[in-house]
Amino acid sequence: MSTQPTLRPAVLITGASSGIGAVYAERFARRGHDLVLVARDKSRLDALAARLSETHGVKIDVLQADLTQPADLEAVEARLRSDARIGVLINNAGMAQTGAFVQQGAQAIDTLIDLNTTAVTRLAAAIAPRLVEAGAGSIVNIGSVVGLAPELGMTVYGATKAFVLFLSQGLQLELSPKGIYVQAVLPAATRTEIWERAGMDVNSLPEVMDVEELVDAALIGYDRREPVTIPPLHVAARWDALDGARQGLLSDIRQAHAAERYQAKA
Ligand SMILES: NC(=O)C1=CN([C@@H]2O[C@H](COP(=O)(O)OP(=O)(O)OC[C@H]3O[C@@H](n4cnc5c(N)ncnc54)[C@H](OP(=O)(O)O)[C@@H]3O)[C@@H](O)[C@H]2O)C=CC1
Ligand SMILES: CC(=O)[C@H](N)C(=O)O
Repeated sequence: MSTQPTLRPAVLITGASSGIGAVYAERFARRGHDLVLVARDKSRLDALAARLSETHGVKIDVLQADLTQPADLEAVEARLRSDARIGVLINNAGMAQTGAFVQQGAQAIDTLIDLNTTAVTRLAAAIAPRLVEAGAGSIVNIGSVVGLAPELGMTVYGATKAFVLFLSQGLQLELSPKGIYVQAVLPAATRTEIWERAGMDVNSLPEVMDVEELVDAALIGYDRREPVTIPPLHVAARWDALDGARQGLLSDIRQAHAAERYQAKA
């Protein structure tokens, strides 16, 4: 790829070989953006790249990477730092978990956290300084409604997605004054391979969104420059109330003395 900036920035999408990432790839290609597609399965990425470049006439590079492997993660970071054409990062690659907390082994926990939080943070950190210097660009992080709801019973997965929301909100506060748009997208159950990969039957779920509908809704939020987009949430005021309550805490949580209920009785 050349290093000349273009009107339509190139888009780097992680987890582009299937599901939500593959639909993002198709939608951005349709909008005329060149792409860099990242995932482990090179043959699927190559096939998608060939189809999209043929259909939409855009230039597509494939970067095979296992984002839980340090050398591969560093290669994607290097690309984000050096390729001035990339102005949009879709931080989408992720995996789910099965089983109760007490059944999860150390390796499974490490892999989940490495992919769902460390890679997301490292890739955002790799591109952000260049975007800040350019005064433009976007970072989209795919979270989950599970990150709002420990009741949904996926404790470590949900914790990684709560991290993604917090990271996105923090980046939005830090980077939006410098011209960078940061979006957190929180899907609920969406029909993709993630369920089968995690050993779960998607057909056993009561409400499942179609993946095209999910991405198209997320892109409406993107075009509106929403900081948080929750496609399955019909009553938008519920999110406003939750976030408003959180902001209401801000004036109260920084105090020099413990609250009266924690003062030792004389
Ligand atoms: N589907 C759903 O119900 C929901 C999904 N999400 C989130 O959406 C995102 C996308 O998931 P979805 O499309 O559903 O699932 P898919 O399983 O279809 O896609 C996951 C993508 O991530 C890639 N990936 C997985 N592991 C790695 C790895 N170690 N290194 C690099 N790439 C990897 C996969 O490609 P490859 O195997 O080729 O590496 C694939 O392209 C995830 O972050 C997920 O948590 C959030 C809420 C609900
Ligand atoms: C993909 C999942 O496993 C999860 N339930 C989610 O909705 O994020």
